[in-house]
Amino acid sequence: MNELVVETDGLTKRYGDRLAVNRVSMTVVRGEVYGFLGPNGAGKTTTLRMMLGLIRPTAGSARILGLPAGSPDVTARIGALIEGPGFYPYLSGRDNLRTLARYQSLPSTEVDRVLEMVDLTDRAKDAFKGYSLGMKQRLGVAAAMLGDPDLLVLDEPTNGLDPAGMADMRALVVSLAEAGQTVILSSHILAEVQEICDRVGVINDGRLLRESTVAELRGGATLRVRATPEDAALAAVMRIAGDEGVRRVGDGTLEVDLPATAAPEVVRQLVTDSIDVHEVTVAERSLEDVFFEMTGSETSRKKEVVS
Ligand SMILES: Nc1ncnc2c1ncn2[C@@H]1O[C@H](COP(=O)(O)OP(=O)(O)OP(=O)(O)O)[C@@H](O)[C@H]1O
Repeated sequence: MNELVVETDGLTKRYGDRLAVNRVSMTVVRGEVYGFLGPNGAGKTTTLRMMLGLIRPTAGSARILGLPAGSPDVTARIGALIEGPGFYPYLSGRDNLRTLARYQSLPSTEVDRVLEMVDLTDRAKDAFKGYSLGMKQRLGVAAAMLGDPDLLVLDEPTNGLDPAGMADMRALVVSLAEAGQTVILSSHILAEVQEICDRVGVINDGRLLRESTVAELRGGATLRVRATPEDAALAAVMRIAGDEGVRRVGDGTLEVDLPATAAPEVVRQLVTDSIDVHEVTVAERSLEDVFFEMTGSETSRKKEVVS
């Protein structure tokens, strides 16, 4: 059975006359990596802060593990990296974690476990201030993983990292997911979400526009057919895909709303009609295309949705 780790119902946060989060109802299932995707200012951090019980909703509710967000039993079962980790600069990575572990009455073996998990064991004796940004973020994830939480919340964990640091962070999230960890990861980077998330919630202007698997969001692939004469090819393909299912996209190519599995049938029809087939390819829509369609491309592009 799919156990709901997070369930929000009409979650809303108003700051003055600004609706930062507007009736967001979302679910996160145990064991999945949930991508919370949206441009800057969309309402991601505000939603996550309400889930963590750090701020109160204006309306609606969030339940974590079946309990109201913010209740002490729940807080202890969530690990979060939100708006950058705070550590003592002169203490080593290990001593920083030991301090946190002591607060939570956890044994030092737990510190070793999480250091190993984020691949920082070799550098654990070094002072935090000497760490690269990527290492600092990984230590933040290690801190969040102390006590083996049911839910790990990562708010823009790759923000500000160089490409190598980003790749390390993605690999870390994938390895945690493989170990069964439930993760919510917010991001404005589409490629990142596409690469590592099972399901995605798309948020813009405080509203959740869609919640679905990455595959569903991208929709079916389309076929691109280049055949001559084009008019005859258009008529032939329309007999399979319907009048609305075929478009001319210029340079003699037709775009057809059919999945890759329909390619042989399309080719057969064209050949039967004595049409010359030059090329049939499968074009998948990227998550990026879908996102721009949903959020209104130009305003989103200006907000630098894509990195
Ligand atoms: N404490 C606050 N007081 C007033 N307005 C706020 C506050 N926190 C957030 N907002 C506003 O609410 C909206 C959503 O902000 P939020 O930080 O949740 O977005 P975000 O999707 O996390 O963006 P980013 O990727 O930039 O962090 C923004 O318009 C922001 O200016």
